[in-house]
Amino acid sequence: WGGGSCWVTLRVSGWKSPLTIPGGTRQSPINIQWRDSVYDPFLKPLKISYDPTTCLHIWNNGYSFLVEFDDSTDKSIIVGGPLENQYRLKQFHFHWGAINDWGSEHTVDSKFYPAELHLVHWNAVDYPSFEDAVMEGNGLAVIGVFLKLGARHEGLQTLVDALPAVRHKDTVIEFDEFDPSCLIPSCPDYWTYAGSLTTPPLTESVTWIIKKKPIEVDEDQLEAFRTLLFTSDGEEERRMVDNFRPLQPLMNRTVRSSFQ
Ligand SMILES: NS(=O)(=O)c1c(F)c(F)c(-n2cc(CC3CCCCC3)nn2)c(F)c1F
Ligand SMILES: [Zn+2]
Repeated sequence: WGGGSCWVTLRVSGWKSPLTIPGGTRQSPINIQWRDSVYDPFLKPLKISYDPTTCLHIWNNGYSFLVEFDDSTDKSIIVGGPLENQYRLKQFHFHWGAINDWGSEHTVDSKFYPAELHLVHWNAVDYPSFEDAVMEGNGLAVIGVFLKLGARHEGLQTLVDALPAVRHKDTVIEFDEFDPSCLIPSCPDYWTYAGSLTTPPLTESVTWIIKKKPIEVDEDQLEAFRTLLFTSDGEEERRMVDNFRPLQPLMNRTVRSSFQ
């Protein structure tokens, strides 16, 4: 990442060792200061079309739990918004806190939400594989959705019911016919900015699309996330909580909004 002198140190619980990103100029997550975001009238509506039959399995990778999709065709894609072309859905996962006061990765006007959903897509038009796209500036597009405490979310409950089966790191169960668009607010408003993965390899390859409106989930559903473990079966148990990266400097970036 260039010879920049700026070093960004990763200091979070959950990761095994401190990581610094030499020369990082577009790291994620960031605080979104609503009044500093710039309305861009040329931003298009984001078009989301997922095919539930591409859903494969849920697994606990020791950082989060993720639902992975068959990304060998263009069956589940997003297009429009700030994107130059279509991007294929690869997986979605969440970040959450030990308590409801924090847990999201991005903040809005320095406010944390109790959790944040990330739907990870990759640019299969320009790159042959996800692993290649992860290394390219326009390789990934991640939709971020905030979760707030409120009414029970019926679509999320299908996921919550499966969590006991993936309690330990490296456990996986088959999961099919799930359409993650039920987890995305119908309000079209979003912010967008150029950033990075918030987990290793932290590459600066993500066009972030952060939905303005949160979805509501109830306390039992958030508590279900907190029953997961960072640790494998047989190891001393460590609850999977606070699996979010700390805020990174905005540097020379502008956050654009699709709304006034
Ligand atoms: N929080 S985030 O920024 O939305 C986010 C992402 F965008 C990701 F792409 C991943 N990701 C990591 C890998 C391992 C690959 C292993 C082979 C080399 C490329 C990474 N698969 N997906 C991820 F874990 C994550 F948390
Ligand atoms: Zn994430």
